[in-house]
Amino acid sequence: MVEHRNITSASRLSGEITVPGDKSISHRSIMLGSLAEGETLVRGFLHGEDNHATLDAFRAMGVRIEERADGALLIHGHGLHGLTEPEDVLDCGNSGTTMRLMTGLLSGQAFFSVLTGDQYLRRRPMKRVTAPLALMGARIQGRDGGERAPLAIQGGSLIGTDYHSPIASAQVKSALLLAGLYADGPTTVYEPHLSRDHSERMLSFFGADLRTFAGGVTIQPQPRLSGREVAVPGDISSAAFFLVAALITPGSELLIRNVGINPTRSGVIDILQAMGGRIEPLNCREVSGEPVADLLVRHSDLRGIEIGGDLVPRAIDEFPVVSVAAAVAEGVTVIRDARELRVKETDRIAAMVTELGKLGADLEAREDGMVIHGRETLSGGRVDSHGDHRIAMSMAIAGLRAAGEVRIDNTACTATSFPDFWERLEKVRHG
Ligand SMILES: O=C(O)C1=C[C@@H](OP(=O)(O)O)[C@@H](O)[C@H](O)C1
Ligand SMILES: C=C(OP(=O)(O)O)C(=O)O
Repeated sequence: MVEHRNITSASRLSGEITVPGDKSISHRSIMLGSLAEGETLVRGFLHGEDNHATLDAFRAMGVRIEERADGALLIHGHGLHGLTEPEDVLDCGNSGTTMRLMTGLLSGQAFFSVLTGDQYLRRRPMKRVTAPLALMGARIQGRDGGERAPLAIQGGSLIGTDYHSPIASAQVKSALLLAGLYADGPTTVYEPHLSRDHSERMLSFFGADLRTFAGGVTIQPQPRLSGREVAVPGDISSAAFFLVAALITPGSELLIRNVGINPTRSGVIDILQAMGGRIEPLNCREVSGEPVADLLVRHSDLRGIEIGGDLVPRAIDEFPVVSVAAAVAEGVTVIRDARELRVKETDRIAAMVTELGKLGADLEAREDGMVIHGRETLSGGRVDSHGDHRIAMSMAIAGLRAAGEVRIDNTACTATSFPDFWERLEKVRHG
């Protein structure tokens, strides 16, 4: 496994590129495909480590999932009540989505299961799901009173509930919706800002009785879900690295094909356009209930802006690379309302302030965000990913604008969401 990478500045990026399938949609396709009746074919599935953790968990619960030569998955659904008790602990690896969504799903199964994860995931907060699930009658135990994994779940009957989530989190919302499939009455989740709605879209696509309204979503208990064909679009969170790379590298023009532009995910486009970025969505279409486009991006003179409010959940995973754009933009960028960044794979506010600071960027941490003073160029240096895929890839993009070589340590983590990131970057960069 490659543990470090060296990046030198690029003279420009050009050509066409695709990015791997959407991680969030890939997770959900395995979950719903396994719970559906009949077959589900998943095209464009992301073969990253996080999604493989979900895949392995469902195989361990008896679901037959075939991988075709083209990477597509054929899932032989077991129905809502067809999973079997896993003999061993289910390892969610680095994936918060796997652990939190599965905690909801397993709460409704008539068996016992244990979820664990890697050193980073075992540090992340879980009460945000275990507490509301307990209100539904779930029996879950974990370290620190249910706050940290491993989590032990004795599944059983659940009560429908109305839950007002204090945070805009698709993982919290989705955990409750999946539990709600098994409840004795409707389950409603309210959230302060709309988080990504892939669960709502895919549950409806598989035939669930679900109603969304301003501020929330209600799901009814289900007799059955039906297998479907799912085409997973390219992940906008992966495309974001190439958007910023082209925007900050003079002379660049890049076409990124087949990117999911679901409005609950496209905050990064809005942010970068507000900074003066020239990004044009072309050929907009809908695939398997999700909006998709090709993104044409050209080098632009970026300027600092203020970012907060409901834009934050719409770009939550893109702040590390947005901070790179801000570090070389003209003027000041202020990111607020983004406290959630502190409880991702690592504390992404602290990590970006430390690592970009090593390259001479001028940024300071705030409790709920960052203040970034842009400057013309960055310097070379040695930086670390903190074991976080998005930090590793963001620092690679920063390296494209550095005056000297940037060595990034601890880069194997990019396999979490973007296994061939380095090869795809090489393909479109020049100089
Ligand atoms: O539901 C999902 O697929 C995800 C939701 C987000 O997390 P939160 O729900 O914690 O905001 C996001 O950061 C994560 O990468 C994927
Ligand atoms: C936060 C992320 O994922 P997860 O919560 O699933 O680990 C991410 O991919 O940036």
